[in-house]
Amino acid sequence: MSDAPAPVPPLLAARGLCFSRNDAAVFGPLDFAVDAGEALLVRGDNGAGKTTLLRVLAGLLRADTGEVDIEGRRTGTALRSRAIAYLGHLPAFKADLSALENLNFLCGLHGRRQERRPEQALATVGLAGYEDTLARQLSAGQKKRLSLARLWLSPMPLWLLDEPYANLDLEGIELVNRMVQAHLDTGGAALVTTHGAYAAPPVRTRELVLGNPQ
Ligand SMILES: Nc1ncnc2c1ncn2[C@@H]1O[C@H](COP(=O)(O)OP(=O)(O)OP(=O)(O)O)[C@@H](O)[C@H]1O
Repeated sequence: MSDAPAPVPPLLAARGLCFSRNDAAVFGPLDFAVDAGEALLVRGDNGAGKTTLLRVLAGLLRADTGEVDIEGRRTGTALRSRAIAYLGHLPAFKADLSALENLNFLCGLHGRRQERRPEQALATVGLAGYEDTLARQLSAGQKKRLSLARLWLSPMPLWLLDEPYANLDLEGIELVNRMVQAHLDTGGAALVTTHGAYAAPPVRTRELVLGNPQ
């Protein structure tokens, strides 16, 4: 009998993943894996399928075929939506709740890292002083920062970030990069979509390029 430790499975592994709309392929078949401590940069032109892929992985859309394992376990869409932190294009906040109320509400729904508190999260993303500001009164960049505060609080090891740099100023772009780096350093993983036009994450251990399926 061997004493070798069992190999650690990737945090996320996808095999043969295909998605189509109205019988037209959007992407696939795709095979890729992301280990703890790695970022996967998902690149592609407008309409290439980056958002669709992240929504499939987050369990918001159902793939036509293929399998997704998280930490070596096969996961269906319902389980995935509870194992992944997803930062989408549009902020998912309640317009008439304050920034702090929104974070408290979302932490109540999805949990949070025990050692991190919503007030701290707002300060981390540069929103100290905006605790009582209604979400609808925040600018687009401030809303993105509030989404980042939610991400910073999330206990999930796997982050799916759809165009995380959109609407952010240079300091905000650096904030995203610092957050991703810190997340990877503590054993997390991240998939990040970008057109590649103006920003890329600090660590780019793997890259997946989507294009027009043949
Ligand atoms: N709700 C929808 N209904 C029908 N088709 C859609 C829908 N959402 C996206 N599509 C189509 O699916 C394809 C992939 O779109 P997707 O949003 O995933 O691309 P993307 O790579 O994220 O693009 P972008 O860089 O512009 O954000 C596109 O051809 C788009 O027109």
